[in-house]
Amino acid sequence: MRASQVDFENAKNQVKLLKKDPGNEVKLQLYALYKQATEGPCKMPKPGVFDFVNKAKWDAWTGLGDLPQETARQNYVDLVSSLSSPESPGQARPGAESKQGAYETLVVTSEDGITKIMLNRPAKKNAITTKMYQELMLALQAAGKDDSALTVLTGNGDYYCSGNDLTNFTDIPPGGVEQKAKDSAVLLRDFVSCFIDFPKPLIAVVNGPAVGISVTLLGLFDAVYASDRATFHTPFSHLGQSPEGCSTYTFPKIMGSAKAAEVLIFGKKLTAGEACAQGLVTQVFPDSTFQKEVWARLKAFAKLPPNAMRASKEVLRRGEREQLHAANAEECRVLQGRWLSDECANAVMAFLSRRAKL
Ligand SMILES: CCCC/C=C\CC(=O)SCCNC(=O)CCNC(=O)[C@H](O)C(C)(C)COP(=O)(O)OP(=O)(O)OC[C@H]1O[C@@H](n2cnc3c(N)ncnc32)[C@H](O)[C@@H]1OP(=O)(O)O
Repeated sequence: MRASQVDFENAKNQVKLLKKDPGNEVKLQLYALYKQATEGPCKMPKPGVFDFVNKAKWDAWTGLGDLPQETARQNYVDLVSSLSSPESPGQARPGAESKQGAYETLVVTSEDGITKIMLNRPAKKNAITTKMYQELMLALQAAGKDDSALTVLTGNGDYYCSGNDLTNFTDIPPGGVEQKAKDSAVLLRDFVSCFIDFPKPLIAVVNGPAVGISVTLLGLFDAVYASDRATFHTPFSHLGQSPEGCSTYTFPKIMGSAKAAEVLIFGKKLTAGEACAQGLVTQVFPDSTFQKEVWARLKAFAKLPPNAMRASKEVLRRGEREQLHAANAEECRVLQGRWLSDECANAVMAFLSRRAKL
């Protein structure tokens, strides 16, 4: 899954041939990835606040941070490939099959026996909106049934994922905040269930920092490969919230209860090396060779007999599935109450009014 210069040039030409306007958000991502791939990180001065177009372009480009040029090139090729519709097969990169067209927040591609689901809101550090939760559930359901041997989750840009999008809390339905908390608990429970029940090997390619739910879910993956730039942070208490993603079950099992408490109650941020030493991460790679080394390994895994891998996963996970669903239900019940607390409301308001960051 490494794009050559020729793939990149082809993708550049395919963009000009797209039959359907992909919309402004996607065009900004294409612009940002192209600039990052060809010039590296953005060094341009920030445009004035009323220079809307150039400010939007600058935001998209700087949102990619220090993303390596090679990764930007790959992501550009993947994004163009994902925009190809079945009616215009000539637009697709040879060998890379787009699984979507319909996703707004993800890029999903299949190649070499691997379905790659990439979170695609780099300017927002891949924070998970309600739409993205829904699209991830659809993408996982499809990947569980497709003919690929492995499924990979990764992020576009300099972050793997910054967790739940905190603006989700501002969209209050007519039923008020109680209804919002109830709906969110149902959504979260369904979302986490998709990971508990995922039938084939699921691998996280953690390309940069991970926050909140994107960290807790890692306990449900079969392998976690991380760049040495990645960090792992679950600031639930800081946010007036409590753990989810089955981490109350998986983290004590993985790292022991004392280490799990430091991470889940006190919000200790782990480096990639620490997360690996504690068993949350399978292996850490230098950022400069991360993509190359990880994808070479995944391609080799994908050649193993797929039914044997599914059967091995099933037998490994079967014994704990019931406990995982119970932990998920209990975590969602507790969180529903937390979301209605003043502690949570104050923390979210502080972030939204730009008074607080992690
Ligand atoms: C169904 C509900 C389930 C609930 C389950 C999950 C719980 C969790 O996941 S808790 C974790 C929630 N996440 C956070 O608290 C992270 C908040 N973000 C930050 O602290 C910082 O943005 C971060 C440290 C991640 C990055 O800092 P910087 O490198 O300085 O970048 P910026 O802050 O300038 O971010 C760029 C851009 O992205 C927006 N952003 C980043 N993260 C989030 C987020 N989680 N929610 C919403 N928006 C986010 C940030 O606001 C910036 O936007 P603009 O200002 O418009 O450029």
